[in-house]
Amino acid sequence: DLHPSYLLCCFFGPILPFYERVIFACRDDPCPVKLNLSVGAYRTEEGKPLVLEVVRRAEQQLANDRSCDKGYLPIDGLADFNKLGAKLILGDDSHALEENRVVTIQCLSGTGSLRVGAEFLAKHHQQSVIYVPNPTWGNHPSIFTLAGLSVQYFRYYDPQTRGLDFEGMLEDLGAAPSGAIVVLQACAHNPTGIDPTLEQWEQIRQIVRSKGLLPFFDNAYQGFASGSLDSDAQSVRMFVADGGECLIAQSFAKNMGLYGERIGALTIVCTSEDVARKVHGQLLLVVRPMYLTPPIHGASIVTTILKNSDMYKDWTIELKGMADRIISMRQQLYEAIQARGTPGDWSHIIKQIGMFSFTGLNEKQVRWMAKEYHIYMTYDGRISMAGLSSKTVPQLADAIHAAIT
Ligand SMILES: Cc1ncc(COP(=O)(O)O)c(CN[C@@H](CCC(=O)O)C(=O)O)c1O
Repeated sequence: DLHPSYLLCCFFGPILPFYERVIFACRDDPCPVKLNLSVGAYRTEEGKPLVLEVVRRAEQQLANDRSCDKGYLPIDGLADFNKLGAKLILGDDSHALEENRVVTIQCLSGTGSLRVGAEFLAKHHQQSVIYVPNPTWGNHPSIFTLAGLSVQYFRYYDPQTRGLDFEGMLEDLGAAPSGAIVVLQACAHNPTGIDPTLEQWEQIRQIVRSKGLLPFFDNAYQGFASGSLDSDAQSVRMFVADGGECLIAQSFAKNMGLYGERIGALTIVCTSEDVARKVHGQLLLVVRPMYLTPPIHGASIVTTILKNSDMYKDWTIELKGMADRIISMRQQLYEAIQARGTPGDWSHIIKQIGMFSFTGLNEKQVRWMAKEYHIYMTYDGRISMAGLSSKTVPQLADAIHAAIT
C-alpha cells in the first residue's frame, strides 16, 4: 500500500520540488517555535495570513449587491477587470492602450498567466527557446517546458558579490538567438531579491530590442517591492514606451492578498490594433480547452477596489504597510546579525528588495538550521522576509550565527 506519490517518484522521479519537501518537513515538525520562512506569502507581525481591510469591504459590497450572479464569465474574463488591470501595470497615460495595441485576458493568477502566455507562444511564436534568469522562481522551468518551450538560462546572480551578475546577463542575452523569448521579473526578483537599477534596465531594454528578443515580464509583486505601484512598474513601462512587443503576467496574489482567489491577467502588447485583435482570438482558443472561463469572485473584488478611488487609495496604504513591514524585517535581521558579530558581509539582507532574501546560506547549513533550530527555508538559502516578525528575528539571527561559526 505504497503512497501514490512514492509510486510516481519511482516512475517519474521526485514529483515534489525541493521547496515542497521543505514545507512538508516544517508541517511535520512538532516543535512549538518552528519558523516557516519557505513560502512567499505575507504574514503579519503575529505570524498570521492577512486579509486586507479594503478586500473585506469590497466583499461586503459585493455580498450586498443583489444584481451580482454566479454565471460564467466570458472566456477572457471580466472585462472591467481586464481594462483596469492593464492600466495598473501600463499606466493611465499608456500610448499602447490609447492605440488599442493591448490585449488583456483574466487568468488564474500569475502562474495561469504565465502558462497561457507560454502555450500561446509555443503555438504561434517562431522561436520556441525561452531564457529565464539563473536562478529564478522554481516553477518557471516547469511552466514553460510543459507548454512546449525549450528553457535556457541567462546569468543573473553573482554568488561572490551576492549581487546582480549584470555583465554576465548582458553577455548571455547578447548571445541569444534572434526572436528568443526572455523572462524578466519586473520587480522583487524571486529568489534573489535583487533587481536591476533603472539605468541597467535601460541597457537590458536596448540589448533585448537590438537582438529582436521577446520580453515576457513576470509581474508578481507590483507594489510589494517598493510600496509604490508605479515605481515597481517602471521596468515594464520602459519597454512598452518604446513601441515594441511584450507579454506581461500579472498577479494580485501578493499585492492584494488574494492568494487563494487565483486572480491575475495576461497582457500582450502588440505592434498594431489589427495584430492585437488576432492575438485576442488565438488566446481564446488556448483558454477554452484549458479551463473554459476564469473564476468570478477574485476578479470582482479587484474590480470593485480599482474602480473606486477611495478604495484604491486605501489599498495603496495597506499595500505600503506590507512592503514597509518587510523592509523593517530586513533592517532588524541585519542589525541582529551585526550585533552577534557573525562573520561576513550581510549587507545584502538590506540591499535586496521584495518578499525574499537570498541569504547565501548553503544547503548543508539550511538543513542544519532546520534540524537544530526548527527554521525552514528553501534549500537554496532563500527566506521569505514576510514570514519573520520582531519576535522571531533573534531566533533566526542566532541560528545563522551558529550555522556560520
Ligand atoms: C516570481 C513569481 N511569479 C509567479 C508566482 C505565482 O504566483 P501566483 O500565486 O500564481 O500569482 C510567484 C509565487 N511564488 C511564491 C509562492 C508559491 C510557490 O512558489 O509555491 C514562492 O516562491 O514562494 C512568484 O514568486
